[in-house]
Amino acid sequence: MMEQVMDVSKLVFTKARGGRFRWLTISTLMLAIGMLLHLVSPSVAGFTPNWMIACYVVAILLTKPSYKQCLGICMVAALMEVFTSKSAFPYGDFASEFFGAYVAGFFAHSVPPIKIGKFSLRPAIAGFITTCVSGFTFVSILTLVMGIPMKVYLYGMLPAVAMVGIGNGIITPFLYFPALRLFKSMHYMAESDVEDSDHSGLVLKQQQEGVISVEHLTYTYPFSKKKALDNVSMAVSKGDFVVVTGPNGAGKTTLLMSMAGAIPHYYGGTMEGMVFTGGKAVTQHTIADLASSIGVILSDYKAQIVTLTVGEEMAFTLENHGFPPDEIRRRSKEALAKVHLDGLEERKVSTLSGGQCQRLVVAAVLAEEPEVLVFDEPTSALDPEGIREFYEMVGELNRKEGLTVIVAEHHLEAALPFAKKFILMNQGKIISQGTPEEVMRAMKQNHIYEEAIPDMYRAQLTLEDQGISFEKPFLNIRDAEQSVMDSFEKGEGKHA
Ligand SMILES: Nc1ncnc2c1ncn2[C@@H]1O[C@H](COP(=O)(O)OP(=O)(O)OP(=O)(O)O)[C@@H](O)[C@H]1O
Repeated sequence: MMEQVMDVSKLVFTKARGGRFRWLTISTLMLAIGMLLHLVSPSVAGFTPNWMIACYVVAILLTKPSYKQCLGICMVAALMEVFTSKSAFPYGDFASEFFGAYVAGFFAHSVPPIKIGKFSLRPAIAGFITTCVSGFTFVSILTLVMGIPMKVYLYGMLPAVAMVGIGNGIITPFLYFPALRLFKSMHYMAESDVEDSDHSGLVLKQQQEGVISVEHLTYTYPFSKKKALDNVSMAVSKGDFVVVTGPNGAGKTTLLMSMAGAIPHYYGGTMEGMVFTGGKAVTQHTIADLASSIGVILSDYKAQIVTLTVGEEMAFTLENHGFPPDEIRRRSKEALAKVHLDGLEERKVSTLSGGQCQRLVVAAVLAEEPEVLVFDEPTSALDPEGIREFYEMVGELNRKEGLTVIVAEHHLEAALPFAKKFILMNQGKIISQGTPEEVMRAMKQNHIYEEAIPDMYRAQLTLEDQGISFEKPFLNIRDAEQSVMDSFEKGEGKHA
């Protein structure tokens, strides 16, 4: 039965950073260290610790990979052992490390860190037991294959396995704690022993209407003490055109990334509250799942291009989703037409202008048919003409295709004719949200990011300070001209 959670504002989700390939990086490093130690290690009283086992135990305890991944790590360890083994039957390592993988995985997943003060005994115990199980398997197979007498097995080999086990029980913590410190300092590890959260068993109910609903979201990046978002709540309705603005470091990108699930899944960190995208709680879905509802175009959009030609770029993601060729052709054609790049399938990406590259990325995202398009500072690398063209294209997608658009933007003037809603952020908080006019007034009143208010509207606010009011806000040049003309016709403007 699923557990019901009514109040998502109290919900906490923690995740170590960049999770997906951390286990691979750390285990590769640990196995390399294990191999070096194995080659140079002297034996003590005839016994050599098994460095490879100690090192894979450390890697598995540190990264908690799935059991399948544990097996992968241990099979690589076994292969390395086979190449360097002096044993009469080195292939026994594949069998012994098979069991070793599951024992180490069991310690990582199911055995709590048994602590004496701040010191965890788990590495020592895991090192000892994994080595004993692996060693027992190895010598048993060796005995069977080589026909070794039972006496030798019982009184020679098994005690030797126990001795190596004890040795590994001693060396494993000596490898584990420095490795933990090292990988923490490289930001590969979470700061504490806090497990990655799992929300799969919860029923999470969206409290606000909207295709995106951010509910009491507080978020801290890994290894940061400062909240990047602080109790942020907002909702985006279908068909909205929302512009998120605010000074550098206000939290705009962080907010956008939380809508796409990159926070918490890619960045890790600690998240309180919840974000619902297309009705899905982001902590319960992968970034790939959420991509069917939301498409993200990064500020460094060129980094999103992975192929050489326009046609290949369009097909790339669709092929990965397993769409048949006909469907890929249909979606590509439609999406390219929407961004006015139709007929350019054969063009090399390197021959496209900056603006065209951006359109290509938008088309590739559109081909996945999301409901929401998110742009992080899309105009930062464009010239004024490029900025105008960009907003005309996005305005058309919003108006004609009914796409919901969310843009993090510093250039408010260009976005103003299209935006239905503005959101002002500062220091991780939403300071004001509403119509562009309401928000720009709040910017002036609170002296937050005043310099971003378009000159035209700033002129209106200055004139209002002088006691002159206007019928229509100066949101575009035509309205401004009309308002001024009306004021002249009525005298020198309406005095407040
Ligand atoms: N990967 C990260 N790790 C730690 N802190 C981060 C990370 N990315 C951003 N921050 C911090 O989070 C806060 C919000 O940053 P964010 O990039 O969301 O702001 P922004 O409003 O998009 O700024 P800009 O307009 O400069 O892009 C800042 O204090 C920033 O230093």
